[in-house]
Order: sequence, then structure tokens, then C-alpha cells
Amino acid sequence: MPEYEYLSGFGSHFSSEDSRCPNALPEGQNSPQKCAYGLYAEQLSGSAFTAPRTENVRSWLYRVRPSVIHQPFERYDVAPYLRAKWDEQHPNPNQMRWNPFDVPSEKVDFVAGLHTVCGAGDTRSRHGLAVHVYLCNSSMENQAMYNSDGDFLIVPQQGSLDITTEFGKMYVQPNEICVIPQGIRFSVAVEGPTRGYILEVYDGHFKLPDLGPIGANGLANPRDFLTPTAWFEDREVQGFKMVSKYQGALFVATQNHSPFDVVAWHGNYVPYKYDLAKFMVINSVSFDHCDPSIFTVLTCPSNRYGTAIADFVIFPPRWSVQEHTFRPPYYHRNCMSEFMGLIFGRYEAKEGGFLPGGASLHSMMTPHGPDRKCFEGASNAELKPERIADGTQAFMFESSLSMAVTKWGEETCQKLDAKYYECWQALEKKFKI
Ligand SMILES: O=C(O)Cc1cc(O)ccc1O
Ligand SMILES: [Fe+2]
Repeated sequence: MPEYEYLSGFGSHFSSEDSRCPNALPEGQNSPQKCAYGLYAEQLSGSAFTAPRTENVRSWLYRVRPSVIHQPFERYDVAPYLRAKWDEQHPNPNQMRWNPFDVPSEKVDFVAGLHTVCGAGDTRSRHGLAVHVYLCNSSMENQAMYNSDGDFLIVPQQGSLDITTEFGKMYVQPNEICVIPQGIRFSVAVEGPTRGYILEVYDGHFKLPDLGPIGANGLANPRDFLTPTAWFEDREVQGFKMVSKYQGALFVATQNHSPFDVVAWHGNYVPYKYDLAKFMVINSVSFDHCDPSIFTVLTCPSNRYGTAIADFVIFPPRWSVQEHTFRPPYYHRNCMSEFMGLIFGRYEAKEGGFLPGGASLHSMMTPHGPDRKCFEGASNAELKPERIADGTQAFMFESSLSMAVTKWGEETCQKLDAKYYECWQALEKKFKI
């Protein structure tokens, strides 16, 4: 495992220089007439120039060449199942569950391995989200990508991601996540079969949720978020491919140098990773089942107060101690869409069928909850303090938008479990007067 150095903090104003070039960062200003070492200054804006301070994010990059030195973009149709349009299938409100998605045996890299499962909204008006899975087995060589449409929250499930970004390198293993905000260039190296999930949001950036009465500490603590430190290569290479996802389609522009030539940078618009094992779990210690919002790691808020474009929620290992309580998730119908995945282990509400590397989608107002086995077990269990979900990490992308499933998700992948609905059919009537 590579031992990269990171900067700790969420939303901080960081500064970083590659140690090979001390004092590369200008002091006291952003745009000196001439930068140290003959570097070019370039600003990367992640918010409107005029956004209020609480929302204003940008970074200054000091690089060997400005990003603008590239050939024109051309269409690059390497990912046939990447989508940003949501009308290719008839709407389907059914509970859906997918068996683990297959990693192909032929050579596929992270970009070509992007498959869209569901989503809503529109990249052009910058409102909405997409849920993708990546299924790949080879590294991006002399190739980088950036997403013009929004931010990627990446959840590795199988195989680690060795990610080179303009800000430096980060190594992301299963049970860690990373966020690559809009526009930041990155290249993914993998070893062997590699699979994971991506939550893409078009509206804005991920934030830590407010804590309200919880107080100043808890859930995902800011200092556990890690941002890369500056690393550069001054590498001339014929035909380096710069891939842009733009308005949902892929484009490529060639250039004759590596884009990872940022010698120093400063700012608050950065990629970062987070280890889910660091999440401080808060839950009921008296009775009843709390809503899963207590497990929110990151949220992308909408303009509607308290309502997210998407929350990233986990179901981490924890003690369960509630008295006179049905402890698993309750039966429910929700005005939000719930996409779930499983990194490892098994999920508390389902005794079988929901497997690592698979997924489920419970759409708006579609009823769901524990399967029969789980209901019977939990209704009769002795309510002693119990570790739940040890060796498990399930997660949910919960959205206030009504998501549509792609043709790949509903048909082509051939992973949809047509018998999912059966897991509830044997729930017995127990009513007695
Ligand atoms: O549907 C699910 O399994 C996710 C979920 C978990 C929970 O503890 C409460 C509500 C909820 O939607
Ligand atoms: Fe749910």
C-alpha cells in the first residue's frame, strides 16, 4: 500500500508544495508577475465568484503548463452504458434488487467501466444526480478524466483505487470513500478486478451535515477527512488523453504532457478521502429505531430547507441496545428515493439476497422494509445488548429526486432479481381480536 501524505480537515484552506520545489507558492498574493520556478498560476473555481463565503470554494494551482494547452475535444464513446438522460425506460416503481454486478474479463479501465444505474435531473441546468457503478480491471494509462457535470463521491467495494489527482495522490480502499469535485483531473490505477459505486451530484458540493443538538462533535468528524499533498511529474508524453464528461457525454482531448504537473497549490476546493471506520455512531440508547439520517456522512443540500439532493448514509457496525423495540429498520414508505449498496457483510433488514457488490432501489413512496425472516427473528429476539453489523458496511444514497433506472440497470446488466418482491409475501397476518 503506498504511503502517501495527507492534509487533515474538511473545508479547510490548505496550502501544499512538493518538497522538491520549496517556496513554489507565492507569498501574499495569487498572481505574481512571474511565479517561482517559471510556473504558471491557474485558478480552479468550484463556486460562482460571487458565492457567499460559506459556499465559496476555489484553489490556486502553480503548474508547469497551464491546462489550456491541449488539442480540441472530440467525442469519445468508450463507456457505452454511461447515461445522463432518464427517459430511455418506462418508469418503474417496483422494489428493485440487483445481484452483484460483474467485473468484465476483458481489459477495461475506470472510464470505460462506468455504468449508470439510475438518476434524475439534468446536467445542463445543474440539478440532479446519477448513480453509477464502475467495473474495471486495468489502470488508466496516459489518461486522466474530469467531470464537468458535478462531483463524484466514489465508494470502492472491491479493489483499492490508487488515484493521482492534480492536488497529489490518494489511495482509497474498500470501507473508505473519496470525493472528486467537479473539474478536478484524476487518473485511477487499479490492481485486478475492481468494483464500486459512484454518487454523482450536479447541483453543488458535498457538506458535512449540521449536528443540531448533537453538539460540536460526532458523526463524521472534520479532521478525519484527508486531502492529498502536492505531487508533480514533469513528463512529456505523446498523445496523453484528457477525458471530459461534459453534459453527460465523454470527450477526449490529447496533449503532449502529463496534467499532473502541479508543483504547489493552495485553496479550499480539493479532493479528499474518508475512512468509514472513523464514523462516530449516534443512536437510541432507550427505545425505538432512529431514522437513518443519524448515519449521514455527507450531504449535498438542495435549495429546499433540510432536503438533500443526495445524502450519503452508512449502516456501520455498532451496539444495539434499545428496549421493548423492534430493532431492525421499520416498514416504511418514503418521499425520498433510496439506493443502497453493500461493501461487505450482510445488511440487518435482509436475511439473504442483498449481497456485497449488488444494490437495491426503493423508489419514492414504494413500500419496503425487513423481509419475513428478519421480521420473525427480530420480533422474538431476546433484547440484550448486541453488536450489529460487525464486519459489515452497507450504505444508502438517499435523494429527494425521483430516480429513473437506465436500460442497462433494468435489462442489459441482467442482474435484476425478478423475485425480490417475494421476500415480503410470506409475512403473516398476526392480527387477533
Ligand atoms: O430501507 C432501508 O433499509 C434503509 C433504512 C434504514 C433504516 O434504519 C430506517 C429507514 C430506512 O429507509
Ligand atoms: Fe428505506
